This record gives sequence, C-alpha cells and structure tokens, in this order.
Amino acid sequence: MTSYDALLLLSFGGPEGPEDVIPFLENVTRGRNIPRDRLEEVGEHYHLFGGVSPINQQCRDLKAAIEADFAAHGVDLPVYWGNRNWTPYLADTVRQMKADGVRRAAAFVTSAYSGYSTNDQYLDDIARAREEVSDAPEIDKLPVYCDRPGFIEPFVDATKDALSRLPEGARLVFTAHSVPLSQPNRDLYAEELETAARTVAQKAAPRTPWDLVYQSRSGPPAQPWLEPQITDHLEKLHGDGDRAVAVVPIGFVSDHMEVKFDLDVEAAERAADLGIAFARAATPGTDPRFAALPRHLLADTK
Ligand SMILES: CC1=C(CCC(=O)O)c2cc3nc(cc4[nH]c(cc5[nH]c(cc1n2)c(C)c5CCC(=O)O)c(CCC(=O)O)c4C)C(CCC(=O)O)=C3C
Ligand SMILES: [Fe+2]
Repeated sequence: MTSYDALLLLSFGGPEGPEDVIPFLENVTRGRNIPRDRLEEVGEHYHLFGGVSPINQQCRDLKAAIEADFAAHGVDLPVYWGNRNWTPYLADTVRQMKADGVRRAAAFVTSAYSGYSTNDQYLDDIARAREEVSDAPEIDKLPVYCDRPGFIEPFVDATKDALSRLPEGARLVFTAHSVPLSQPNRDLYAEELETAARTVAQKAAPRTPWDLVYQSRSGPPAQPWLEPQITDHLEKLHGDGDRAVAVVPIGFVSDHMEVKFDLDVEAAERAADLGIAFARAATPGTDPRFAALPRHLLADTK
C-alpha cells in the first residue's frame, strides 16, 4: 500500500516532572521573544499539575492506538515517536530509526493545520533532526488533515455531547491557539480553522450560532496576535445576554495543557464568574477514527 517502512508520530513534547518545567519552557521559547513574566506564569500552570504535562502520555496512548489500528488492518509498519521540545527528542528518535534500518518514514504530526507553528515549524524540526544524524532516513510529513473525517467526526460527536450537558439556547465557541499576526501563513491557518469550525457546527448543530476565537497568546503585550481571546469573548457574550457556551478546542488534537489549564481552569472560571454555563468538548485524543487517520493518509501516498 505504501513505499514507507515506518510511521513517525511527531509532537510538541511537555515536561514530565517539576524539574523539567523550566528547561522545557526554555526549549519552547528559545529565540522567540517571550517575556520572562509570561514564562513564570506558564510554569505555574504546569506546577498546578505536578509539573507533568498530559501531552506525553497522550502521545504514548495515541501511538498504541495507531499500532492497534495498523495491526487490525494488516499494515506492517513500526511506529516511532519523537518531540520538538522534550524527550523523546526527535533527533534521538531519528537516530534510533536509522539504527533499526528505516530508510523512508512518513510523519504524522499532532497538529492538523497549515501555518507556521502548526506545519512549517514541524518541517523545520524534521530537517534539523535529520541534519544531526548521518545518512538519516528520509522523512515526509503526511498532509495537513484538518478537513478529514477522522479529525472532524470526533469533534462533531464531542460537540453534540457538550451541548447535551447545557441548557437550551447554548452557543458554540470554537477555539484555537493564537499566533502573532506577523507569523507566516497566518491567514491560511485562520481560514482552515474557520472551515473546520463551520463544518463541525453544521454537522453537530446546524441552527446553533457559533464563533471562532483564540487562546493562550503569549509574546509582548504590544505585539498583535489573532483575536478575540476567549476570555474577552465570554464577556462580550455575557453582555449580549448569552448564558451557556459549549467550547470546542478545534485547534488541538488532544487534551494537553492548553486545554486543561487555559480552557478547563482559566476560561471555565471566567464563565463561572459571569454566570455562564460552560461545557468543554473533548478533543480527538485516541478516538479510533482519529487513530485510523495515519493509515488513511498513508493510503493516499505512493
Ligand atoms: C499554533 C500553536 C499550537 C497548536 C499546534 C500544535 O499543537 O503544535 C501550539 C501548541 C502547543 N503549545 C504548547 C505549549 C507552549 N506554547 C508556547 C508558546 C507558543 N505557542 C504558539 C503557537 C502554538 N502552540 C506560539 C506562536 C507561541 C509563542 C512562541 C513561539 O512562537 O513558539 C509556550 C511558551 C509559553 C507561552 O508563552 O505560553 C508553551 C509552554 C503545547 C504543549 C502543551 C502541553 O504541555 O501539554 C502545545 C501542544
Ligand atoms: Fe504553544
């Protein structure tokens, strides 16, 4: 079905204990002009969870789910896992792949969209890791998958579920990670998010009004980023008389820290202060339809 001899699961990485938090944040923000205050604040988010980001376990679980999907469908490819910002570091994974005799791998990235942070930066990671390993295997990133059923359908079900936990008349608020307006491919990222949100809204609740907003901005306050921010938007909705929102993290594939803190703690608290009923939709995580996506994307390759 494919000329690849391995699948590489490529992700962001996160700390696995309190002593990892600062070195992890330094890795993420190296050369990126993030104020020290912001770093300390984000460090506190991780410490609230014992210094452990959920993202690494989610990657282990997703890797196991992909392996199970491959096994159930007769796809005989080993699955490797590497990260940009924490162990297992991508370069170490590439070194292991080479040692195992892998020649040509396809990379499935835990980010569904085009845009710099969501696509191009992962391509840079692959190029840099390959430079560190002599005679490294070839690695092709699989295509952006924000429009694929394996990504959309789990969100449709999760959106229906979140609405079912709320009173009548709830609004839908789709949310994604903000990026600086100066970031390359920012418009493409925002357009793809808009399309994904519209598709999920139409399938899950065609008559429910929806908005697309952003979260987790960092950078210097004077630097413009994609807006509105979710917390500001909750205030606006409150002013308009809305009293229930289902929040759908359409910009993410798992319930990692940006979901567990920025939505489940920060945005939920703001909603509670405003007297807005709040339900957060699950991300695809290890949904079998999502775990089948690497196989479907591979089937389209030569
Ligand atoms: C578009 C996008 C995604 C979605 C695509 C994808 O999933 O890849 C994403 C995901 C994530 N972002 C994450 C964590 C962080 N992102 C930061 C900083 C930044 N993110 C940015 C963008 C994005 N980020 C940007 C433009 C910055 C500014 C610095 C820079 O230009 O690079 C910082 C620094 C502190 C802060 O300022 O917040 C942290 C700690 C985690 C791990 C969560 C966990 O540990 O569970 C995940 C999955
Ligand atoms: Fe981020």
